Amino acid sequence: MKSQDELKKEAGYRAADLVEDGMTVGLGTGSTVRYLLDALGERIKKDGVHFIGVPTSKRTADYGRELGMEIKSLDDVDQIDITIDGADEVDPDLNGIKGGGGAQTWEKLVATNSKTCAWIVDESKVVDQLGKFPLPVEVLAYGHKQLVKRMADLGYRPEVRLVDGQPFETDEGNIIIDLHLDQIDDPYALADKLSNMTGVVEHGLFLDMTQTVVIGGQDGTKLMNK
Ligand SMILES: O=C(CO)[C@H](O)[C@H](O)COP(=O)(O)O
Repeated sequence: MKSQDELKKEAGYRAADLVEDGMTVGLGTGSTVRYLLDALGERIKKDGVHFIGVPTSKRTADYGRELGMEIKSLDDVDQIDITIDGADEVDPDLNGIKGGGGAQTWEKLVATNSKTCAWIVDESKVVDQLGKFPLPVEVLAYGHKQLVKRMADLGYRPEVRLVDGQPFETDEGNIIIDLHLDQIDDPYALADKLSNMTGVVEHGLFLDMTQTVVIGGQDGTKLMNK
């Protein structure tokens, strides 16, 4: 039986084939994406493939540069051909939860400016209904305690994400509130509600944003297409 990490690696390496010479590529964030970056780094060295990488976090930018990639900010490119990113949960409609690594704001910005998107996941992330994975919401630090109270009143079971006892800080200097919802019956209604809450920067519901999911599984790597 392969480990979750091996399945992530297989998905990441398979998705590297989606990148063609000359493309501008949105580069996601997380442990699965790290394997994608490794695979792309190998293609750069072995085949001389050249592409422009648009990172969704400082971590990805740093690692991409280390591997010899040309890295540009979203503001310095005209368009992105494909974005490849990880996900925390994916449902049968290819809607998903992202932000386990706290990078969902840049991830959504890069994704919405891409011609096409692909997610790379191991099979444990494929679910019938979204919501078991706590939904990450990036919020401004100022006033976040009031926001936590409002979210609690709405029954969202919010929890400020901590690292070593201190609030986790995003690349934009914001805070993440994880919502322990267990199940999300209407992701579109919830997305609207969260987007309209003052203080919310971006939530981790990614709806109608990806066309392909590359799934690393025990029986091999499979593709789900919209
Ligand atoms: O959304 C993300 C980061 O904000 C990641 O893509 C998501 O959390 C999956 O991460 P991993 O590949 O490490 O399981």
